[in-house]
Formats: sequence, C-alpha cells, structure tokens
Amino acid sequence: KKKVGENTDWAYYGNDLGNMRYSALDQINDKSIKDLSVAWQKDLEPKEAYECTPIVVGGTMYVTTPLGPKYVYALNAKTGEELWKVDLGVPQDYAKYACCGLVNRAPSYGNGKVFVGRLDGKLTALDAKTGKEVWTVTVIDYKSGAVITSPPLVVGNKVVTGHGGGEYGTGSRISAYDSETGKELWLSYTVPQDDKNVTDTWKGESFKTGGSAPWLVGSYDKETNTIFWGTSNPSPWNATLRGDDPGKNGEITHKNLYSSSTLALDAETGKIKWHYQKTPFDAWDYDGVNEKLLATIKINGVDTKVVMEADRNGFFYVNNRADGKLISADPYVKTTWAKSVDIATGMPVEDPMFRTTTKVKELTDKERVWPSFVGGKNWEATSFNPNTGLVYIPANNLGMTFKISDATYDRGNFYLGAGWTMIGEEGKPGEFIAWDPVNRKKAWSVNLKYPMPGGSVTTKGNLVFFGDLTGMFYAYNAMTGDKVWEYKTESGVVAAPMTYQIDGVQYVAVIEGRMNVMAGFIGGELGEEILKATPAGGKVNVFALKTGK
Ligand SMILES: O=C(O)c1cc(C(=O)O)c2c(n1)C(=O)C(=O)c1cc(C(=O)O)[nH]c1-2
Repeated sequence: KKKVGENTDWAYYGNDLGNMRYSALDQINDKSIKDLSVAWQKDLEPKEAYECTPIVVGGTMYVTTPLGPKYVYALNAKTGEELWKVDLGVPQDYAKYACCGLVNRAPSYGNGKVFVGRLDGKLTALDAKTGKEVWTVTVIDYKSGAVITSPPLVVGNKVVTGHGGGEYGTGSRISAYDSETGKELWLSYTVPQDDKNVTDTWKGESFKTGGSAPWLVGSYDKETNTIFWGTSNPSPWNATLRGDDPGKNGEITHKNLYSSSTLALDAETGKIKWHYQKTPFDAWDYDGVNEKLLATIKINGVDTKVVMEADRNGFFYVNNRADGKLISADPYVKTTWAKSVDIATGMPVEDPMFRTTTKVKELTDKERVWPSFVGGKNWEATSFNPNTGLVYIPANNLGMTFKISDATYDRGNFYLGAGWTMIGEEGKPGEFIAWDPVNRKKAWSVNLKYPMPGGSVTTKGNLVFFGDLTGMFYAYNAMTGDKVWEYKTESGVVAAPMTYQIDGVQYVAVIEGRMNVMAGFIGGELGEEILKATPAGGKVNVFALKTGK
C-alpha cells in the first residue's frame, strides 16, 4: 500500500506504454469509494468536444484542448491552479481536413518536455516547466487531408507519431523524431510503396492513395524493443475501386495490405517486423487502429505475452506478441459481416451477403451490417485489470445500411464513395462490456442509452471508472459489475479518466466535453438526440476521498 508522502504519476495516455490503463493505487477502492467527492475542478477553453486524458508528471497535470489543440495547459495536480497556458497558434483552416473530430486525445511527456500532435500535421515539443516551445516539426502536410489527433509514443530519445487521413487517401506513415532536437530518425510507410508484395495486393495504382492511417495511439514493448500500431481503413470506402470482387468461395484477391492491420515495428529502425490484418479488403470502414493492449495472460494454462484488441470490426483479437500469430478472435458485439475467424489462417469467414461488390451496390435494411463503421468499439480506451483478468470495453451496438458509388481521388477532399444509415440496438446502442480474454466471453456488461461510451481506467482498488454521453461519470466494481458510485457532469463524457497520487492522496480525474462530429456520422434520430443531450463542455473534474487519506 502507498504510504503518505508517496507520489505516483500517470505519464502516458494509457499509463504504461502497453496501454493497459491499470493503476496499482488502491486508496480509492470498492469500500472507500462512498467517500469519493470533488477535490477540484478547472474550466477549460474552448468549450467543445473533449477526448483528452490528462497526464500527471511530478505534481503537474498537462491537458490538451480541442481545436488545434487551441491550448495546452499545465495545472498544479493537487489544487488545479494554472501554472501556464500556451496558445499553439495552429492555423484555423485545419477543420476542412479533420474527418471526425477537431480533437486531441492527450499530450505525452519525456525528458522534461511535453509533446503535442496537432491538427495541422505538426508535432510540437514544449518545455514542461515553462510551456516555451522547444521545437516543432511537420510530420505530414495537412492539406493532403491529414491530421494528428492522438499523443505520440515516447521511447527513450525517440518521439514516435502516426497521423490521420484514412478518409482522404493520404500516403500514411509512422515516424520517429529525436526528443531533444526534433530531427527525424526514421520513417515507415504503412503501405510500403516499394514492396511489390504489398502493392500487388491493391488493384492498379490504388495503393498510392490507399489511406491505412495510423491515427490512434501506439504501444511499446521494452523487452523486444518493439512498437505496435494499428492502421485505418483502406481508402476509398468503396472496395471495388481497390480490388476485384471476392471469388466464388469468398477468396480475396486484393487484401489491400497493410490496411486495417496491426503492425509490429522495430523501435530502432521503424522496420515492420510482422503484420496481422484483421479486415482483409475492408468494405465497411473497419479501421484497425484501436489501441493494442500489451498484457500477459494464460493461454492453455501457460503465461503468454500477447497483444489484445477490441477491433472496430466487432471481434476481440488475441495475438502472440512475438510473431503476430492469431491465438483467438471472438465477437464481443453482434457481428454479421463475418461468422468467425479461422485461427489457422487468421482470415475472417465472411458472410458474402454483407459485402458490397461490383454487382451488389447496396446493402439495405435486410442485409444491415453489424457492427456499423462506428465500430464495436471506436477510439475510446479499453483497460485491463490483471487482478480480475478482465478487459473493459466501451462498446457500441449499431448496425448500418451501406451503398457504394463512384469516387475520384482529389487531394485534400473526402475520398469515400459510400453512403449509409445507422440504427442502434433496442435498449442498448451503447454497452460497457467486461470481457474475459482467457475464457473468451463476456463476464458482465451495462446497457447504455447512447453509443460511444467513454474510455475507462481500472485499479487495484477493484474499480473501473468510465463516463457516458448523458454526462454521467461512474465507478463499477471491476469484478462483479455492480455500480458503486456516480457523479453528474454538465456535458458528456467520452474522454478516458486516469488516476494519480500526490503526498499520499489518490486522485481520479476525467475531462468532460461532448462528442459532436461522430453524432453527425451516426445521423438520424439517434445522432440528433445525442447532440441535443450533450452541450459543448470543457472541464477537468478531479476527485479524492473526503477524508483525504
Ligand atoms: O481514418 C482516419 O484517419 C481517421 C481519423 C480519426 C481521427 O483522427 O480522429 C477518426 C477516424 N478515422 C474514424 O474513422 C473515426 O471513426 C473517428 C472517430 C473520431 C472521434 O474523434 O470521435 N475520430 C475518428
């Protein structure tokens, strides 16, 4: 147990570099939680949609806002007092190039600096003490339709970042910079343009505008010095423009490598060591970007180092971390596009009824695809608690119709060739699922009124915290799924909470602020209802036990 005076940071988006979002703090636990109340709050500017997990290093909390980010804040993590606030001066025409949200998911920290990815495709290093800019580099030209919305991964002296652009046909890359100077150290393309084994998996020249953007967070395994990153959907959404129709027995001619894949890269060189493609020749906008959870779990009774992921395509994947070999893949939500995944080949067993082709241009209500492209899970963070053995998934139960149309690549503009409608499953468009990755089944779950539940954090105190778009912030007993605490914010909660300790006091923090652009993508009555239900917001909420001990 932590003693009074001991401090515990939360220095990265997922806490550890394996994105487990697990904290060994337990002062706030399933018994003491009844005394949890507001310790301090801080209003942020601008009021908008917030996806940021604050980080805390050495008693200071760092926060990024949306719209650029417009501001980066440094706050006293014990009191909320503002230490500095920096306007990054991001040009305001980025909105044209951000498909899904003018958001930022977190800053990162390393070697006395705070690193921030920007909607104008740049990466900035600030002095953590003063907020003064140390360096800024251009990662990618945002006018090609690229953005950076997620925090970089800091590995030793390297700051490694991906970027978005999967809806614009950008040429996508993961790149590493020297943390002191910003000098580029390596650059790795997610669709390696000079590798015939890759380009041959695309029809004609379509590999040149194939998207496959690594827009969410990376993970890092120190033992093997390996970085893990996921790639988005291939561009455009209309699959017939990048490959031939599947054959009679469902054989896929054009897999569109390495879209919708998990990539393992050598952290020293950026060289791709292995890949595992979850949705070959994607026809549903199933980005494969969701965070890679690096954990050790029992497989056939043996402790095994794995990569786990609740993928957008509705399957929960467990892969061997060393070689990417598939261990298991099971649907964690209703999944119609594929019946199962063949473990030996790693390939999904598709139901051909749910794929658009050159002959089938439209999937109607009858052939509605589950999950929708919002995903069984989108970017909202999962967490893994080694004590309960459960993965906590903020999940969606949405199905979609899908119609394809022609599309021509036009730099900096949407490149989709698709239209859709969405509905939510009766009574539970959103669901918070506790998933048992060893026994490959749901342990418990909570039905939610709206999709896009907030990200989660889980603790040694047998708790899991998450929020939702009704504005509630909850704590559940991590083992049993009983609700043990709740708090009502003034906006919606989609950002993931985190926890830290200063001078012997444990704190839990979450930023409130609605979701906007994705509500538009969901559309229809449900989309409108979500927008109405959650006003623009922006506030850091920090909680501690009333007793303070
Ligand atoms: O393909 C891409 O490059 C890309 C980027 C982003 C992003 O950077 O936020 C999203 C998506 N795709 C996406 O498909 C998606 O559903 C999505 C939701 C959100 C969000 O912030 O709520 N971003 C994104």
